[in-house]
Amino acid sequence: MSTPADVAGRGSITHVILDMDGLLLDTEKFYTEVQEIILARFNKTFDWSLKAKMMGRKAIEAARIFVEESGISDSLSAEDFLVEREAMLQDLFPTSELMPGASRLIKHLHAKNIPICIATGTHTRHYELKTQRHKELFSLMHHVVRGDDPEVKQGKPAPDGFLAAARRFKDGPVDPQNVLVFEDAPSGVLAAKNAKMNVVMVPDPRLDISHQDVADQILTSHQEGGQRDASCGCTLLPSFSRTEAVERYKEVSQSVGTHG
Ligand SMILES: O=P(O)(O)OC[C@H](O)CO
Ligand SMILES: [Mg+2]
Repeated sequence: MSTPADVAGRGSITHVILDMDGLLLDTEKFYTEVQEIILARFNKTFDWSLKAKMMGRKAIEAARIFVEESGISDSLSAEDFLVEREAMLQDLFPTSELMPGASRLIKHLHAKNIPICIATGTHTRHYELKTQRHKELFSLMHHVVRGDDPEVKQGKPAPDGFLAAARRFKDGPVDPQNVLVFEDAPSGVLAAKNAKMNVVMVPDPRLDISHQDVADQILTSHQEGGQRDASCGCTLLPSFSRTEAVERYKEVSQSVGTHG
């Protein structure tokens, strides 16, 4: 079993739940790319304030936000947006690559016998496409809770996915206070807090800093010495940062309670 961190007044972190898109897999860029293309048709631009509202959510929930907030709902329904988006995403998802540090994080947790699982808003058919090149690594998960799971009545920021994930561990249900969640999306961080879990946010640096208020701990490229990737122009976390974060999970948990 795990090597729990003793945390005064909070119990111990014994289990870890990982988000997938934008945390383990570099797939958020696909959604961004496709949504930019669709909005360009309406002479509009897709910005990170809209991205922040959509990411992490179930597809139909994100789609409603997209057409309404961008002011195109009279011309394009949420359902038609999903159909149009799907055709492009189907080609992109099989090329999904791991986020920097994701492999080390997963292997580190597995080697330490810390039970790990995924709670993602992604539906099963997309999950299969995104992970098809990474089956060995993803096989280290104890279980995976996807957005179309019958127990996930509401997507993030509702706690359904994280609570279902905590129930399905071998020794489950695991007390939320003993769970550490890793998330990249504002809605996902809120979902973890709504589930009364501890959460480390690994935000894309293009997200507004106001989204960092809710998490118990932030890992940013600034704090962790991130580097600029010339090929995609985005800031990447160095490979050590997530592993180091897990090794510090006692410290992370101790910060819980200071953030309400
Ligand atoms: O970030 P995830 O893994 O919950 O996935 C959510 C959507 O599929 C993409 O925003
Ligand atoms: Mg995510």
